[in-house]
Amino acid sequence: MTNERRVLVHPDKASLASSVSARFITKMLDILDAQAVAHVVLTGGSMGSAVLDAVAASPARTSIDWSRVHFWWGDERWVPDRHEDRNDEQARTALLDDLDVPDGNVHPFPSSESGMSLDEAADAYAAELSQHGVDGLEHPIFDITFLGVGPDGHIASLFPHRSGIQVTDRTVIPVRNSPKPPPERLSLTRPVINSSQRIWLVLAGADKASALGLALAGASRDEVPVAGIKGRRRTVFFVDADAAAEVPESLIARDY
Ligand SMILES: O=C1O[C@H](COP(=O)(O)O)[C@@H](O)[C@H](O)[C@H]1O
Repeated sequence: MTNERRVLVHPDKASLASSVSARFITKMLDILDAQAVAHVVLTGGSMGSAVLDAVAASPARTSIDWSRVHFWWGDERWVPDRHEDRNDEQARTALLDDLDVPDGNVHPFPSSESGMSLDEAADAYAAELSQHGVDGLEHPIFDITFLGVGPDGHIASLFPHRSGIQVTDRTVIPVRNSPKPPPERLSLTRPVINSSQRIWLVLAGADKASALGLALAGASRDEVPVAGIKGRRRTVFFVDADAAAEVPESLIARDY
């Protein structure tokens, strides 16, 4: 199989979430058969949470030794700890609170209550990534990175026509004046995301169709940031039929 981007279409949001959840559990079993520890990047947003809800609902989740899994986030909103808008809070509520994961394996971004400035918080997360760096990299090699995609084509907190998507000399950036609230955020940068073994983008709804169509038609990453995303081994867009409306038929594989 090549490392070309693939689009896997599901009929609706519910089947999309349960299919991605089943694939995630199966892939984690394979990964943990082959290596001692796995690193996974989680995302916030509607489908990110829906997938984690589906993992939590699956009896098969108990077959995974979660103590060997590290969880990171692709971005975070600069709001207080446990705020419902925090991506880590959404993941804890949906899944992590139910799993036997050591606290040291969960790597949330600092919050606005951390006592740090936004810049200091970006540096602190970069330092935490660096502690788990391998192969001379300042960060782990992520085994699976989940990303949502905004209607404007943003991924993590890398937005269209903003400098963040072009940053290559840092692993983490502070984001100010985000076009989507809240205005202050923290984000992994594109090279860190693209160093992931597998990038799984999960998106649903007609409001995502244009961004997905443009990204696959060769739009620039400045215009549509998701266009600049490609993992080392696999890049899969898991989508529902509505989000796939503008994807060329030749690129589509249907999961039904
Ligand atoms: O703000 C964000 O939005 C995106 C997508 O959210 P969605 O609700 O439109 O699916 C998300 O992937 C990102 O992590 C988040 O911070």
